[in-house]
Amino acid sequence: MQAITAGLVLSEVDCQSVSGATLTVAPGEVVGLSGASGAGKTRLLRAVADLDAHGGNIRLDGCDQQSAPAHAWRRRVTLLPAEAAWWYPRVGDHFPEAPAATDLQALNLPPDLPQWPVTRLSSGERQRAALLRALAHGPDALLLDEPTANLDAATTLRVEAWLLRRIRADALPTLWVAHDLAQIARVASRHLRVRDGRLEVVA
Ligand SMILES: Nc1ncnc2c1ncn2[C@@H]1O[C@H](COP(=O)(O)OP(=O)(O)OP(=O)(O)O)[C@@H](O)[C@H]1O
Repeated sequence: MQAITAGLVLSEVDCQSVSGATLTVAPGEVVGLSGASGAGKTRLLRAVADLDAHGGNIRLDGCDQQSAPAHAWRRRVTLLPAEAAWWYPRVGDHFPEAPAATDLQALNLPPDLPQWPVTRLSSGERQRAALLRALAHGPDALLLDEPTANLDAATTLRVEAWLLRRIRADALPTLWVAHDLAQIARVASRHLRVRDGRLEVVA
């Protein structure tokens, strides 16, 4: 059998809360990940991003995580945590170049957002700005931890549409954690659940 070389491939990954996680996410595919609070979803994403110690094998487009320097892997495999950190005072200083007006508009963010101090951002604005920032750095795979948790229903749908366009255009294999199962049904081609320390197929 020919080895799969494209996409994000997890083989028997063991981390703090999950054992034997095996999964392939194709380029441009979204796999939804659900599970009870504390089940281990974030821990699994952190292992895939090489932020936590773990066992097993993780590859991206044939490149083995263990053979890549951690900082290089994390630049390619971007984890968007539920609460992203901001380290410069101004929003725009976190972007390699000014965000496109069309992206700001698609995310219902103001055109002068780059000039805003980070402290001015509401939690929902902060979450959308973090998404924009994550994509601005040109990742090769995305790990999204409840990316719309702070958003109202209408904005959630806007963000989902924008994210799906970007994921497909850039062929990003994506793991998308959500508690909202209706969201997983909307955005993901497959749905997996973390339960009792294992990854199980829901749909
Ligand atoms: N640094 C840590 N040291 C020890 N245990 C931890 C650490 N961080 C998280 N845990 C524990 O690991 C388990 C899984 O946590 P995780 O954050 O992955 O859950 P989750 O499924 O993402 O939950 P939620 O839906 O509430 O965000 C929890 O019981 C949590 O308390």
